[in-house]
Amino acid sequence: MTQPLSNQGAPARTVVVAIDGPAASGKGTLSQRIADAFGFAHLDTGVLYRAVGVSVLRAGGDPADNAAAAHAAYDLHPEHPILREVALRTDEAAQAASKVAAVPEVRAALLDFQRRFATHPPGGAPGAVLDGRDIGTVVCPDAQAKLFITASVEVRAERRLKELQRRGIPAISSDVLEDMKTRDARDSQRAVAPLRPAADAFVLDTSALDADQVFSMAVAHIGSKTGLKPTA
Ligand SMILES: Nc1ncnc2c1ncn2[C@@H]1O[C@H](COP(=O)(O)OP(=O)(O)O)[C@@H](O)[C@H]1O
Ligand SMILES: Nc1ccn([C@@H]2O[C@H](COP(=O)(O)OP(=O)(O)O)[C@@H](O)[C@H]2O)c(=O)n1
Repeated sequence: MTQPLSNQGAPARTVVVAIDGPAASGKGTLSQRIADAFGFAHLDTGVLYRAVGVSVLRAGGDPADNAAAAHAAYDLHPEHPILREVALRTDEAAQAASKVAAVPEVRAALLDFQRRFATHPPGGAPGAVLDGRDIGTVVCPDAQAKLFITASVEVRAERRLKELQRRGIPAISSDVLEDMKTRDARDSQRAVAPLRPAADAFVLDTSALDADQVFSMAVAHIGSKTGLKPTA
């Protein structure tokens, strides 16, 4: 992935919040709220892997093919229109993402952009929130605050089903549950940057918590690690 020029000149030391967890655990929802509350920039790193997966499919390739996946990852850049497509939200895109994400060259190609976003957040923001699978363990191991957001697979599948229905994307409940289980297994068992909490992460099971409760607990944790309070 080529580098953007737009976020150069930001302060050398920014606050980084790493939010990891399995599919549909609520990472994105929480990350955006944290970013808004603290005035930080937010990067949903899953979108990068989804874009690579969909690019390979559109080129008629197999997302598990290392060469095809690596080629698509090197071609991706931050202004690429595919990053804003609703097609990235489908189960097909999620499965393709999880396959390309197991290819070491793909992870390497996307690493510099993610790290640069953390150290030089766009718009000169004083901090960055990155969400994904390996932010606290690989991308930003020095992040000041790390959260690992999880929930039972049934709760997560139900949340994702409702989300897809809201977006007008056709989905079948049993397929969504199967997708979660397959991706959980693939993401946790891959050799490179597997899904797991960092040793110093705050692990939060949100199965019985609503988004407001999760947000409050996350704000308290970030405050305890950084001394910061929400500004909005
Ligand atoms: N604590 C929560 N309780 C209920 N629904 C939630 C909660 N957090 C997020 N959601 C909903 O679940 C769905 C998946 O959340 P999202 O933030 O996209 O997860 P992720 O980024 O981990 O895939 C969204 O529709 C979101 O509104
Ligand atoms: N930092 C990241 C982010 C996503 N991914 C991969 O990309 C896929 C899609 O990620 P996502 O965050 O968009 O998925 P959801 O949690 O939204 O379902 C995951 O299943 C992972 O295989 C990754 O390997 N590392």
